[in-house]
Amino acid sequence: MSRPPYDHVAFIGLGLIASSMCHAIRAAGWDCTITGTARSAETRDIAREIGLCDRVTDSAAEAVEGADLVVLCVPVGAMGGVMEEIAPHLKPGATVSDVGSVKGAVIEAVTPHLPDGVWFIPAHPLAGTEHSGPRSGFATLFQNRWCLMTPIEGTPEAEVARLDRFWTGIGANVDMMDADHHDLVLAVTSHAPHLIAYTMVGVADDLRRVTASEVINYSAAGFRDFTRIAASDPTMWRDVFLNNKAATLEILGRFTEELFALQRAIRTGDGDHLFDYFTRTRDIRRGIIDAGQDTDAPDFGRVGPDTSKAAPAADTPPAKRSQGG
Ligand SMILES: NC(=O)C1=CN([C@@H]2O[C@H](COP(=O)(O)OP(=O)(O)OC[C@H]3O[C@@H](n4cnc5c(N)ncnc54)[C@H](O)[C@@H]3O)[C@@H](O)[C@H]2O)C=CC1
Ligand SMILES: O=C(O)C(=O)Cc1ccc(O)cc1
Repeated sequence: MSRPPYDHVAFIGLGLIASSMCHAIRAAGWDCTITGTARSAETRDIAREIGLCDRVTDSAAEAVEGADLVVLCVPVGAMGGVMEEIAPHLKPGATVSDVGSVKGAVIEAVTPHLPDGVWFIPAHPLAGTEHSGPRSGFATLFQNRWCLMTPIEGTPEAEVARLDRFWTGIGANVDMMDADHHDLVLAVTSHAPHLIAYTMVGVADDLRRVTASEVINYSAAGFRDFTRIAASDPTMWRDVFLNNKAATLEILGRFTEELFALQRAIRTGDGDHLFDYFTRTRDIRRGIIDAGQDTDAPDFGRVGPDTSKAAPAADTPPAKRSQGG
């Protein structure tokens, strides 16, 4: 059994990300204590029933007692309130981290409550699914995925390196980034695309001349992907948009300008515009494949550790389900 970066890890919120981290810690073979809590009694009961943690507590205060690493795994709008609640109960020298999809607003909400001698090191694993709840996690979720850390000035390098070791140990590739830049990058690569998916599924639903069964039966791959994404947790995504307003609105502004230009090209029959645009976008996709960054594509060499042998049945994503909260 290898030595864990932290002897005691506590999770606040026991949904997809926290439950995947619990499974991944176990799969890493670390001898460390895991405690956890969730807001709803139903989630805590499920977590106890499936043995997610060594101990599931009824309060956040109890969960963090004695923990070396506390990971906030709640929607981004709830991070500040949770930090305020746990602050008096944190062990001196502990690290608090989070997994939120937005970094700037989370840092702003959390740091005012940070006690002296406790470090807050924000992190964001770029890995997930449309499922949520304590049953939805799986050990391999972070394999070969990036985890972006956005450390705050003044945090000891050794503590940042320790959290880096934690994420690397559960399969992720770690990169460091400034929080504002993270939020802009994610607005482009994740937040705006999710909003577009939500919109497209809403448009299909509104269109009375196309029936729901036609949409279901004749969905080509693009729309199917949109429906998968649009099935993501509404609370989580409401909070993402409300907490990454500026960057998301900037990207959506640019998106609508380009969309109008494409709309005009279709109306005026400007085939060259369409062809040139689609050629440019195809090159971007090829660049992603060449860099080995599309983990779903069959034809590339992946970055990071080889995980091809590491997937016993219990570690693979569970079938479609969503529960708890
Ligand atoms: N789902 C995804 O694909 C990804 C999510 N994230 C981030 O991870 C965090 C957690 O997301 P998931 O695990 O997917 O969510 P989830 O919905 O599966 O679990 C959320 C947990 O937070 C608890 N919770 C909700 N509101 C709360 C509140 N006000 N106070 C205390 N606890 C509360 C729920 O009881 C539940 O245990 C979010 O901040 C999200 O932005 C990051 C990467 C991917
Ligand atoms: O399921 C998908 O397609 C995702 O995009 C998962 C995801 C959702 C939110 C994040 O902050 C990171 C990853």
